[in-house]
Amino acid sequence: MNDKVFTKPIKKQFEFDEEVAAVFDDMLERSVPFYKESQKITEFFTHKNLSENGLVYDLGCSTASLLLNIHRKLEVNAELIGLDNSEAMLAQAERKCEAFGVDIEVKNADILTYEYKEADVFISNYTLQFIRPLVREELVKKISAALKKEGVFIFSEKVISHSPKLNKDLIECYYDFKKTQGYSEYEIMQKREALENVLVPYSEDENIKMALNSGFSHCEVLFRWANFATFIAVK
Ligand SMILES: Nc1ncnc2c1ncn2[C@@H]1O[C@H](C[S@+](CC[C@H]([NH3+])C(=O)[O-])CC(=O)[O-])[C@@H](O)[C@H]1O
Ligand SMILES: O=C(O)C(=O)Cc1ccccc1
Repeated sequence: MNDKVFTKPIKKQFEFDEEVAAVFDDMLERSVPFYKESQKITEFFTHKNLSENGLVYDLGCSTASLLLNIHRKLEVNAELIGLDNSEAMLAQAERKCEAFGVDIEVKNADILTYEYKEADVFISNYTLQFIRPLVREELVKKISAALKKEGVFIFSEKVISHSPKLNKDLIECYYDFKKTQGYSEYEIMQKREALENVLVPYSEDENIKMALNSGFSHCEVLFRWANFATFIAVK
C-alpha cells in the first residue's frame, strides 16, 4: 500500500501504529535515500561475520524486510531474531514470514530491556535514532556486551551536522529528495513536525564516539548519502 499518512492534518506525534505499519515498506523505500543499497551493504557484512550455528539480532525489525533478505542468501545454519515493540509492525512481519514460508523469529520486545544471548551480529537499521538519548549509549553497551569477540554491530541512522549552515543544507537536500519521491511539501512539513523530539539524530562523529565508548574497538562509516549513514562497529 502507498504511504499517504501525512496527506491529512496530523495532531499527534509520529507512532509506529497500524496506519504506519500498513504502508511501512513503501514509506521507507521512498523516505530513506538509497534504502535498498544500505540494506544490501548490511546484508553483505552480516553474511561475512556469521558463523555456523551463529545468531543475528535485528533491533526494530519492523516488517522483517531485512531478515527476509538475509535469510534468502544464508550459507550457514543460523538463527535470525527480529525484535520490535509495535504489535502492528510484528503482524506485518509475521504475515510476510508466513507468506515466504520462512523460519524467522519475530518477537514483541523492548530492545532496551531484552536479555540477549551471545550473538555474531547485531543490526539496527534506523532504530537507534528513536531511542531516547539518555539511554541510547546504555543500549549500545548492552549490544557490545552480548556480541562474540570480533562480532559486529551494523547500524544505519539519520545524521546531523554540527555546522549550522551545512545542517540546514543537508535538510534541504533531503527534502528535495523526498519531493522527487512524490511527497508534497505539506506531507514533508507534517511529518517533520510529527517526528520532532521522537526521532533524535546524532552526528556521524557522535555515533562513532558512542560506539568506541561502549566496548567497540573500531567503528566507521560504510555508506553515507547527505544526512543518512550506515556504520559498522567491531567488538
Ligand atoms: N524500544 C524499542 N524496542 C523495540 N522496538 C522499537 C523500540 N523503539 C522503536 N522500535 C521499533 O523500531 C522500528 C524503527 S523503524 C526500523 C526500520 C527497519 N529496521 C527497516 O529497515 O525496515 C525506523 C524508521 O521508521 O525510520 C519501529 O518498527 C519501532 O516500532
Ligand atoms: O521521512 C522522514 O522525514 C525521515 O526522516 C525518515 C523516516 C522514515 C521512516 C520513518 C520515520 C522517519
